[in-house]
Amino acid sequence: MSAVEIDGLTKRYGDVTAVSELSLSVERGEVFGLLGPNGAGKSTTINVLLGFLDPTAGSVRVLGTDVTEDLQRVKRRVGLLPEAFEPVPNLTGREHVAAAIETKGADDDPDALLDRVGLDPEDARRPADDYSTGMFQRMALAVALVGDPDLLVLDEPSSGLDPNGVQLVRDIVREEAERGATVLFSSHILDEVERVSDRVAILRDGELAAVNSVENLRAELGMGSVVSATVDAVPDLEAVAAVDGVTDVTVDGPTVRVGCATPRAKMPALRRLDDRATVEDVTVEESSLEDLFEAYTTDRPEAGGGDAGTGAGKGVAPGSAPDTATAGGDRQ
Ligand SMILES: Nc1ncnc2c1ncn2[C@@H]1O[C@H](COP(=O)(O)OP(=O)(O)OP(=O)(O)O)[C@@H](O)[C@H]1O
Repeated sequence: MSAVEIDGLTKRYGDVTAVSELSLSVERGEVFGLLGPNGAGKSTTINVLLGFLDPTAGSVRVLGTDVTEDLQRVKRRVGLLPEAFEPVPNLTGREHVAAAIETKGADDDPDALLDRVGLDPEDARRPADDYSTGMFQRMALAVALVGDPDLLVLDEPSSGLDPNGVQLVRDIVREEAERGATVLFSSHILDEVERVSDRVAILRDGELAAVNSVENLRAELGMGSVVSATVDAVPDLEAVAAVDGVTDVTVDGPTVRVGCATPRAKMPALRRLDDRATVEDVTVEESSLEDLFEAYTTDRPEAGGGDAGTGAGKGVAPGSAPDTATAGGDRQ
């Protein structure tokens, strides 16, 4: 059984269609990233999942339960870090966490939870309405962790956090997944998503643009990697360019850059180069998730990909290989 099953979900606010015919499932134990630019529909999707909004059409099941049928059952088993957490006036951080423990009927130690999210004990005893954004976010994360939820839903968990806080979120996501929880989170911090997610869904204008592992999405777009090799003398490069999966070969001084659409192309290309010249140094640059994200969320002729190495997006990572020469070894 999936942890989250979204089937044909549409959500409209008056004339605005925030989510359109979205179908998606998140497996149990998965760390799943919901990605998309502002207004793509991430928060709306999360809010429908947790029963804060009714779907206009379609259905949503969370941990096997239809949220429109038994919301309380869902809420008991889900931990949520919402996009906007409203503090209760004058309540301290510790009291917020204690209240969540009581509401859920859990037996957590509030101080242990606050310690886990790195909220200073003195701050925990101050009213939460005086907190900085980062302190507040840590407290909200502690609230989400109450009761060891089966599903942890984190809406932009790193917003307002300093680099230590971002690392903390990453560690907590990993720890929760190791405990067996499913983690669904939305983020703009693409690097964060890439490091912790098993799979990601990319939303664009309320529609699902892609869902896959980051690695497979890269392969789908032909946004593989660039192997840069420094050689003693640049040879004829036609044989390197002919390797299956090599998208282009460029030369910059003593450096030969080979764009590879698939991981499997890297070694054969390098071997062919090494057969023809002495390779003195090698680096490999993977295309960043930024490139990937941009490819799926801005207009391009064939959004959605296709076979590796075909269609729009074919080529090496933007900006990583200057177009100084083409296969054949011409120097400029
Ligand atoms: N209460 C509302 N009333 C009307 N339109 C809304 C409402 N909430 C969201 N929208 C619209 O629905 C669309 C999706 O918004 P949503 O907040 O779900 O996107 P998001 O991907 O979470 O964006 P962000 O990253 O900026 O939080 C946007 O066009 C937004 O303006």
